[in-house]
Amino acid sequence: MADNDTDGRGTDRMTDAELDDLREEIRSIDREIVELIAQRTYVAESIAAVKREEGIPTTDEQQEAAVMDRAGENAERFDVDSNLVKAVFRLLIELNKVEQRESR
Ligand SMILES: C=C(O[C@@H]1C=C(C(=O)O)C=C[C@H]1O)C(=O)O
Repeated sequence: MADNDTDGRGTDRMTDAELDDLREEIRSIDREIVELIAQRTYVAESIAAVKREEGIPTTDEQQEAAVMDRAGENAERFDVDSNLVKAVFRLLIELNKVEQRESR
């Protein structure tokens, strides 16, 4: 990083340490996100197993709509862009459907 410590009070080093801490926080959150995605996938696999036993189709559009509605509501609750959060959930649903189809 460029040395922009012009006031001589060690601001640059302090900023580096703060960035390191914040990036460590992001690293930990990223790991938790992937762990939660894996957990979601495992639960969906259990749902897929029940569907297989019962001869129910993989895709449940009503359930998907409920998941998307909840994603939008939760995004608003936490003040993040609801369209972008919904796009993430669309991908999570697709991930499960691909896995469910593969295990048939
Ligand atoms: C997990 C399910 O199967 C599919 C995947 C869904 C999801 O990932 O949220 C939702 C509906 C289904 O199309 C389910 O029926 O709940």
